[in-house]
Amino acid sequence: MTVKVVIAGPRGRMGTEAVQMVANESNFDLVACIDRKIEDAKIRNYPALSDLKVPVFEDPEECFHTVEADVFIDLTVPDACFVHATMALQNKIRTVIGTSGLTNNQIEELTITAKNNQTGCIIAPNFAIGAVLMMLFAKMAANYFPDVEIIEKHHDQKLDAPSGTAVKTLELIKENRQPKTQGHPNEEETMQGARGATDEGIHIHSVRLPGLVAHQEVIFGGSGQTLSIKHDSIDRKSFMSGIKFAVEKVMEIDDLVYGLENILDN
Ligand SMILES: NC(=O)c1ccc[n+]([C@@H]2O[C@H](COP(=O)([O-])OP(=O)(O)OC[C@H]3O[C@@H](n4cnc5c(N)ncnc54)[C@H](O)[C@@H]3O)[C@@H](O)[C@H]2O)c1
Ligand SMILES: O=C(O)C1=N[C@H](C(=O)O)CCC1
Repeated sequence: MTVKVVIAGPRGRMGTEAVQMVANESNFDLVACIDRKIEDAKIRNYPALSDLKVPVFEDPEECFHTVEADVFIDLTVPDACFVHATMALQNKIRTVIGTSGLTNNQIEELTITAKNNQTGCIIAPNFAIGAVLMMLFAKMAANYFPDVEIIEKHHDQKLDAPSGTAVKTLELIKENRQPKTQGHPNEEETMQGARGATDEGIHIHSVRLPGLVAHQEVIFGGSGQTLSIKHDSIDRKSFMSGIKFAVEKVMEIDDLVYGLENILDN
């Protein structure tokens, strides 16, 4: 069976790679793209899109009504993604979300929309298999080490902080970690933000620099020892096998799954 795919954000760093990935897969067929306002002629000036033979829609509703599609992939920005994904699910088009920065409320609403429409949806904070394993190893380590800090590092064009990966890692760690106030009880920041963001006493630090792609280190501390679990994406190609996997998996489910770790084979 050929899976008919729509991609939102085809000119972006991730969208460009995703368009290529879909073009290279014999069982995937790109049938349309969604992009914010831009003339068709201009969009085709983008090298990765010059060979695109598919329509590019500004209006997601028009796209989902006009085009026959099986799977919608969103690689844009959170608010646009929420609108796109809601419309896709309401039109019973299975949805794969790579966009980070959705709020918990938005995720909950999408969960309800997916359920009401019995249409599969996968939200993956990180499509790189190594990053998913890093998160799972961190969850495992949290059984033994309640003291932990997360350092995530991304390119300086990233809009959201902390990263979706860091938020998901925090959630997984909290599932196993015994609540604990970390650090010295009298600890004081003499410069605001020095200790990063905090949730249940766990600190998250976000680094943004040119030259970086996507990196995270989870550091656990115990008596006389530390444990570092680290993952580096040095190329956006690292995300493509995960997107392919999610497109195939979303065809088999009829509700929302948040996190690739929930659908990986053990
Ligand atoms: N899940 C993962 O593994 C993973 C990996 C990398 C990036 N991301 C996330 O994917 C998203 C995109 O990242 P990127 O680096 O490609 O960003 P980018 O800025 O390069 O691309 C975003 C694209 O979205 C488009 N866009 C913005 N507003 C839009 C709208 N209203 N309608 C349609 N299109 C719109 C922009 O034109 C742009 O082309 C981010 O949220 C990022 O955090 C996720
Ligand atoms: O480049 C980005 O932006 C990335 N965002 C994701 C996140 O927020 O966790 C994952 C990797 C790349």
